[in-house]
Amino acid sequence: MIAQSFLKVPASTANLGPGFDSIGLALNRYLTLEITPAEEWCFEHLSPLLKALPTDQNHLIYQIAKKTADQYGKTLPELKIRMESEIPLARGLGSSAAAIAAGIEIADKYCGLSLSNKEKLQIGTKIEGHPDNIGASIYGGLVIGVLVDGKTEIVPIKDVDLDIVVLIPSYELKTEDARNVLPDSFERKQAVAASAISNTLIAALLSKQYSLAGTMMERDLLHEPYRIPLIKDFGKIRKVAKENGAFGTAISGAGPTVISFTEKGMGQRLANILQKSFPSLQVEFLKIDEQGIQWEEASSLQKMGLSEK
Ligand SMILES: Nc1ncnc2c1ncn2[C@@H]1O[C@H](COP(=O)(O)OP(=O)(O)OP(=O)(O)O)[C@@H](O)[C@H]1O
Ligand SMILES: N[C@@H](CCO)C(=O)O
Repeated sequence: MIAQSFLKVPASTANLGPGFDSIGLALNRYLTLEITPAEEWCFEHLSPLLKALPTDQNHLIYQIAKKTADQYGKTLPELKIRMESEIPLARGLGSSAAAIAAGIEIADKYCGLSLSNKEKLQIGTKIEGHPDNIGASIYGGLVIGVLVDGKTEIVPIKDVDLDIVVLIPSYELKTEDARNVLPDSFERKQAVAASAISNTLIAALLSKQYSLAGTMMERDLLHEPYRIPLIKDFGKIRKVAKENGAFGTAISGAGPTVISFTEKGMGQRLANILQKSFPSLQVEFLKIDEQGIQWEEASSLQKMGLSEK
């Protein structure tokens, strides 16, 4: 039996505007877990933002770990999980995908499954319904992917040179609620334009034409037009960000967090300006996480915010 272990999972932002359900980017805010063999499954939440979560087998992480173990005909051992998180729940920063990635990873390690990243992604994408957040949490960096005919494909990209600023409101917006406002179908003209905009966004990101990428980021036709009314001050934030050097601003995932991309080295400046302009929002300067989900050494416990008991 594996003794104690430590797991660190990055947050993520999805869509980047027009890459609906397809593009994800890992961010340097983390869910961290201390996992110890125990008499029975239980969870201890160290961060106030996790306090409302269940502490027993109703916990999402247990359910995903169990489902993954069952899928491979293995018995999941009893574990105690102490957890801390910098990823606010239901804000569009991939908290559920990080938890799902953690559940799959725990089953992989403690049931000796030896799954590849592609296999973990396939399991996670089937649960999430799209590979954007889960792909970013597993691989790190930028990911572009698709779930089609039950199969997930993903392309991880590592060299995106951008600073990121997020504006996090105090209210939650459940992904399910933000998906319920979307239309069931689109006219051909709109679908063709949306696809062209998304293709151009990707080409611009890959060729480091960040100004063009920012312009495309603000032209989504698939979800933002329907979700913007759910997000207070979205138009004002986009305008102030643009006036102060942002390449582009979009809804992060399903919202309500708003995300701006700016030139490397300019993130803190933009964050300071946006914080002054929107004092009711929590404005943070973030960077891209390039590692994805990682098992950590015990010596990094303090760094992870977990301390031994
Ligand atoms: N660390 C966690 N442990 C257990 N459950 C979690 C954890 N993080 C999130 N969840 C569950 O996921 C829910 C939030 O999922 P939801 O998809 O609505 O938002 P999100 O993943 O934060 O946002 P988005 O998918 O737009 O990035 C929480 O209300 C909670 O039930
Ligand atoms: N692509 C997803 C991300 C949130 O899970 C959405 O926008 O609904």
